[in-house]
Amino acid sequence: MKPFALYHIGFNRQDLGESPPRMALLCGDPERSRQIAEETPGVTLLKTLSLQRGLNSYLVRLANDRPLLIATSGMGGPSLSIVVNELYQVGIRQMVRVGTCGAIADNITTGSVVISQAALCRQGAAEDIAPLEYPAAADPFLTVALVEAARTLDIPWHLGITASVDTFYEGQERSQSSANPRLLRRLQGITEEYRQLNILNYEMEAGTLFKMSGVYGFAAACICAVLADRSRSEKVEIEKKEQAIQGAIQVALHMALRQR
Ligand SMILES: O=P(O)(O)O[C@H]1O[C@H](CO)[C@@H](O)[C@H]1O
Ligand SMILES: O=c1cc[nH]c(=O)[nH]1
Repeated sequence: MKPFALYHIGFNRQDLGESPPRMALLCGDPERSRQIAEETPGVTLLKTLSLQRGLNSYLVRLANDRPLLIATSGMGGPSLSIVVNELYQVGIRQMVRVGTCGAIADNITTGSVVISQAALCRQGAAEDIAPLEYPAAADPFLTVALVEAARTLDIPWHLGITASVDTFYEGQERSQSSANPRLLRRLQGITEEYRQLNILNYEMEAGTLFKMSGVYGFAAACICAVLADRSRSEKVEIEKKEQAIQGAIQVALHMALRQR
């Protein structure tokens, strides 16, 4: 490991150069981070910063010559909280999650994107950061910028409240596709309850990210590609994955290009 690198992310402020980025795109999946950095037209890879622990991070340049950090949060609030803490320490002040999700609202189909204005935060890690009742809200400016980018690119989008939970199976009321078909009573029917509360989608990081942004004082936003349609099935539609993720990536990059 390089000297003085932040322990988990594996790089430090100096590694970001003389004109360091203020914004990071944050993916749960390291392969998505690599794909953005190495295979996306308009993105020039300047440096692979670290591949430590699968928390792949890359310094890139956009077509307007602005630097951007592409980083990996890992899955769930605990991993994300470590990465976000260390990204803040190296000077990142805008963090945009580019993730995947399952649709709860019955008008949302796979292949579209959901932009989160806030999160219902049912996440244990977030309780170490702020009280339960602390708001998990996205930055309004970045959020509107994501919506404008989706509109411009004509990618089907939805804006609303996201449910951020700690587990993919039990917490998202999966029983048929889970090793454990017996759900706790409090989780039986939770998806329909959320639907009635006008919650759009399930994912596993935004709530913790948003609470951290409020407490630390940085701007956060979240866009997720919809891979599962929970009104119809528990399954992730693998055949839609690439196209849906490409949509979310393109929207996030379009937004990043237009930041002042
Ligand atoms: O695709 P990513 O960004 O990892 O996001 C979603 O996918 C994972 C579960 O499959 C969780 O991390 C969830 O939030
Ligand atoms: O259904 C899904 C799909 C992706 N990510 C989630 O957390 N849930």
